[in-house]
Amino acid sequence: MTDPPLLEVNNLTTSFETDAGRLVAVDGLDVTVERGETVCLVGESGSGKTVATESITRLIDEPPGSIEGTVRFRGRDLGGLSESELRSIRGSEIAHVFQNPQDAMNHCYTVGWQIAEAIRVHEDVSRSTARARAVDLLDRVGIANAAARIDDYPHEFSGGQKQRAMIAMALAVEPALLIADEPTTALDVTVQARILRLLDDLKSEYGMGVLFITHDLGVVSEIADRIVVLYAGKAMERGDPVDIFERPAHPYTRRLLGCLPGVGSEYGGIPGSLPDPTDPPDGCRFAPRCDHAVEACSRGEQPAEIEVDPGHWVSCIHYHEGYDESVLSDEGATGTALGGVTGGESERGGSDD
Ligand SMILES: Nc1ncnc2c1ncn2[C@@H]1O[C@H](COP(=O)(O)OP(=O)(O)OP(=O)(O)O)[C@@H](O)[C@H]1O
Ligand code: NI
Repeated sequence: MTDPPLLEVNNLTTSFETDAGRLVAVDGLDVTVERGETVCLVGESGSGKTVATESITRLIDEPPGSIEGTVRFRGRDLGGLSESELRSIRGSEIAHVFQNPQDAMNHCYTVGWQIAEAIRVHEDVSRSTARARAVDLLDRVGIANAAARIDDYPHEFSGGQKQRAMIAMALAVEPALLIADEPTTALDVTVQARILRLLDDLKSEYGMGVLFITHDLGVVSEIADRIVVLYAGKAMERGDPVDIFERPAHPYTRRLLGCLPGVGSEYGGIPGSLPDPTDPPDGCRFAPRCDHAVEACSRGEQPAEIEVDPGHWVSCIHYHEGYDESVLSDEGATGTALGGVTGGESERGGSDD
């Protein structure tokens, strides 16, 4: 019998009761993460990435939030677990690096004590073993002179060092799944590269799975085994990096990539803004901002996802029967450094008139 996926999220829908009405932050999301796999969630600010990841281990307060759909971890339905069962999974089997990690450390205890405690809560090891592992981890996330820094308090760490200490703490328990929400934002590129390498090592060392959120598409192209493109709470496209960067199918993905002067940049700058999440448009969520929208795009539900290549899925009406995907195919990914599927005749240089 094959093992169930590490993480299997089906039809995840998370909403909030707000003064302006029901706000649907994540709407029918499917995501799977296998052992040893990195899945990246990308999408503009407000598209629901943080809410989606915080819904997985039910970190959203209910009420005002409400989480529907199923989340299976190693085949086990997390929705059916009590708060104490969830708490024992969080921070041991599933570790979470939060988008705003500054607040997540307790300033009354030393950094080393907190990391060692995280280890000892989940594993029966001696104080000295836990401490040695904490030193080793701080070293691996690039804290210089880790053996001495371990007895510092969080306020003695810079913002970037705290961020790295949080990553060390998350990894200390050797989680089967790491959920990392913008974990390397604000770190300098060398430090970031070191952490990405560490995550990669842990994937191969013991098969850690990673669900990773970042605005940096350069990072995505480096670390992702698979990518899910979110827009206004809906998955617009999913595939591997070649699918997404070299033959992006959804107009939204193309816009996201086309905004890039080159890989390594952040996306942003698509004209218009996300729809009001308390009153989303009919049809495709992206239709109001889409250059290719036809009247049918603004009717009914978000188009069903269609598999355009094996494992490459897109939610766009133009790929459905009766519509014309050729309106999309002439664009390619010409705006990106990873592009190169334009396939047209190249112009010969040195033309002289
Ligand atoms: N507790 C909450 N109550 C009401 N609305 C919320 C709550 N948390 C998030 N939202 C709304 O849900 C939507 C998705 O937010 P989310 O933080 O998941 O976006 P994101 O993709 O992580 O953005 P960013 O890239 O800026 O981190 C937004 O419209 C946000 O305002
Ligand atoms: Ni976020």
